[in-house]
Amino acid sequence: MVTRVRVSGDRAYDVLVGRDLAGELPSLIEGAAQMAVLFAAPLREQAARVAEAAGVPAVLIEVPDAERGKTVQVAAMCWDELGRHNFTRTDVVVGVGGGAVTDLAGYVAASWLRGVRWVPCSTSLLGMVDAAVGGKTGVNIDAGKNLVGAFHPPAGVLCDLDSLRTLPADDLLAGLAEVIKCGFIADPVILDLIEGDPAAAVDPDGPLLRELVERAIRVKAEVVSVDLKESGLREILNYGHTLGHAIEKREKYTWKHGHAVSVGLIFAAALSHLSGRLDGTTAERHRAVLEAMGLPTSYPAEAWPELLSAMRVDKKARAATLRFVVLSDLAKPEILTGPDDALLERAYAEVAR
Ligand SMILES: NC(=O)c1ccc[n+]([C@@H]2O[C@H](COP(=O)([O-])OP(=O)(O)OC[C@H]3O[C@@H](n4cnc5c(N)ncnc54)[C@H](O)[C@@H]3O)[C@@H](O)[C@H]2O)c1
Ligand SMILES: O=C(O)C(=O)C[C@@H](O)[C@H](O)[C@H](O)COP(=O)(O)O
Ligand SMILES: [Zn+2]
Repeated sequence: MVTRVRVSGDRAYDVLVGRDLAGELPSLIEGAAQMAVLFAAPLREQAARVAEAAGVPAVLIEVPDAERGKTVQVAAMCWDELGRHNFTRTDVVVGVGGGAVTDLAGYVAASWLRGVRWVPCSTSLLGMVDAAVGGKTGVNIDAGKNLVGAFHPPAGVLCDLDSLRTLPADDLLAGLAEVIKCGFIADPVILDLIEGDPAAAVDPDGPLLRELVERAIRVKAEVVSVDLKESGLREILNYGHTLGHAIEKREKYTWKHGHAVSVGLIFAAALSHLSGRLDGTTAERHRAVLEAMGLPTSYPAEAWPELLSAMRVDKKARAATLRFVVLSDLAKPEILTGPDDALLERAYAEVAR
């Protein structure tokens, strides 16, 4: 059974969730004379299968794995390959992999000839529920996470649940952090389901993980359908990310994104509570559910000055004013603008303990 979640807007597309989805690719690349398939080593076989299923010649481009591939230098290498093969505006870029590869592939597609079609074939949990949906593409630079990129919606998204069987357990958990984020900002049933059966939530063959994937995709699809370019509502998807991205930068992008977001969620919950918005029980629920799943919830105390300075290049900041997504209740996100440093430090104490 294939589930289709519609992302509407100027350039509408479907997110397909199911098993053995390679056969869906030809209809998404109709009219292309060739396609480029970007992938990292762990997905070499899957990339070859996708290339075979497409029905047009494929240029396979292997990129460094994980965040090491999400750089301007790697994007430039991909542009050179597209140039060498005379890629025109009807040709297509496909990313086979987790969020790092699909963010890169989307950015290569957004920038090549000022924008060609692209299709993420998402193979990680985080990619399926988040990175592949919504058209945010980009790369990291030394100054910060995802600071260079473009909004460039895909032609369609393939989420083949069979991929999750080979995904390392730690990466599955990292993806669950974004699913839990969706539970807090929009769909609390997600939290009830995970708390009710934590083991089933990470079983790639069971029905619960599929339900969680579909629920999280629906949360994201509803948001990006009305606010592709993050001029308002879309900011809620950044819950936990202001500190999370600062941690990733401090760790030189060696931490998994979902792990950094997990710590960031604790900070955002503390900020929500200490600023007088969120009740203590709901704030504590963040720690309980993340710890029950084995996700990280703490970070060294001495890192605070560096993290505070890294947060100043967050995309939600306006001039010198920091802005954070906080909650006033379950599924009630709002923006906290310009909290003073003392409040931020008290919230960080909840992470640093
Ligand atoms: N564009 C967006 O809206 C958006 C949203 C959320 C996250 N992101 C980005 O996504 C990235 C994180 O994505 P991620 O968690 O998928 O990490 P990742 O892409 O680094 O993948 C994690 C690891 O799992 C491997 N892997 C992926 N699928 C596999 C499979 N089926 N079998 C075996 N190994 C597999 C990868 O090769 C990698 O080693 C970050 O760069 C983050 O900033 C983007
Ligand atoms: O899609 C969004 O919008 C999000 O904020 C989802 C996040 O989970 C994701 O990590 C995103 O890449 C962060 O975007 P950024 O603009 O803060 O870099
Ligand atoms: Zn994220």
